[in-house]
Amino acid sequence: MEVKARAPGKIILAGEHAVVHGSTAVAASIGLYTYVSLQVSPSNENDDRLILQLKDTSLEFSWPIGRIKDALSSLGGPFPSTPMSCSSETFNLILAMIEEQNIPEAKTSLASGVSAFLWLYTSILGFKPATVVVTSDLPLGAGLGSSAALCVAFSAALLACSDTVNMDMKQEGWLVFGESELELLNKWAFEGEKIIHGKPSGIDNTVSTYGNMIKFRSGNLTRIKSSMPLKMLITNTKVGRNTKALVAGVSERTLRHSDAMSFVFDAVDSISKELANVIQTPAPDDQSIIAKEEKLEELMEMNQGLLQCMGVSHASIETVLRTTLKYKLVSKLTGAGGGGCVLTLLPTLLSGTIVDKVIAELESCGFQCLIAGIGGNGAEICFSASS
Ligand SMILES: Nc1ncnc2c1ncn2[C@@H]1O[C@H](COP(=O)(O)OP(=O)(O)O)[C@@H](O)[C@H]1O
Ligand SMILES: C[C@@](O)(CCOP(=O)(O)O)CC(=O)O
Ligand SMILES: [Mg+2]
Repeated sequence: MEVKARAPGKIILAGEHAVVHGSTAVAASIGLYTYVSLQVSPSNENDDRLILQLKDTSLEFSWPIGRIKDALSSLGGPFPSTPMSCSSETFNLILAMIEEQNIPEAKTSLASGVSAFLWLYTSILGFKPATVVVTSDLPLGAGLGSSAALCVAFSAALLACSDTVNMDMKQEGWLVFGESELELLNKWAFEGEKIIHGKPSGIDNTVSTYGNMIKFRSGNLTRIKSSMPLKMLITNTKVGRNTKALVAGVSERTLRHSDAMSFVFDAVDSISKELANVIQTPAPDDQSIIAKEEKLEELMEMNQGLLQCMGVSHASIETVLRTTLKYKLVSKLTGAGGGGCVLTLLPTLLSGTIVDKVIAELESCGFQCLIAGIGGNGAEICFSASS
């Protein structure tokens, strides 16, 4: 039996970074997914292995189950129904198992995702031999939440195979978990994100788990229903960056200028709340949609200014802002910044010709543009007889 899981990426419409410090943020899932396929192997005592294939980066890891047991069996896993944090001692044991696999120098940033995998796997499924394959539609490390989608998809596939979650394996097509299972899955995914991000707010794994659009503050989500069509152009500057380092940078700035930064975070909190209200307020006619779009643009512009204040913008992001402004379009970075992706609001009445022109100009700078559906499904799983 093979179980497949998929989990979407996300955009943050307002509030990234500040949300780590307790402010409100607003995020939506996008129609780009990370897929995990998990096939538990029949036991063959001499050669039981856990194999992880990361297709997007052409990497394969293979550990003898005995090696993993030597390192981690004293923790007493599996404990699928009690999400736990990976201690620093355990993290070091996991890192040693990854280092033995000789990741090429250029791909060492992937070690954090592999660590999250080993922690989630052994905690949820224990020491069963299996093959796990990962593929993704998402660019990695670009602000669209690939780390969270990965952790959510891992947790969904693992929980579906564990004894804790009862799913009807005969049902066909993509299946959604029940509310209590979603909560458990989200908690496990958060533990994985902690390994990758250091200090995540939890917004990325939460929106990837539940899908649609959410308002998020201090671990609590409120589901939001948009009353207007929302179309965003996503521009990937292709400048690589690392969320963990950017989040740590904002925390250091906060230590140096705690009073000033607390005003910045308060301002972001107000912007996110107002943005959520604007999105939800009914818009009975075209005029009111236009008025709402103008408010969203102003709020995005203000949020971008505050992200600059936090030190997470980048020359490539500023180029996108300047380029889109030539067409009277407003943009802000999304995710951790420092490069990565930028959102541009595409008003409903904007002509297709202008969209084509702005995309052509952005792509001539070496950026990559995409328009993804906003607010689709969250985590889903699918069972199939293995070939
Ligand atoms: N499909 C994938 N295959 C391998 N690793 C992945 C994948 N998706 C995410 N990762 C892990 O997540 C990291 C990127 O996370 P992060 O810096 O938070 O950026 P973002 O979440 O915005 O994409 C990668 O370096 C890698 O460790
Ligand atoms: C910067 C932050 O707000 C979002 C990070 O998103 P991403 O990993 O860049 O997709 C961090 C967080 O909320 O955990
Ligand atoms: Mg991330």
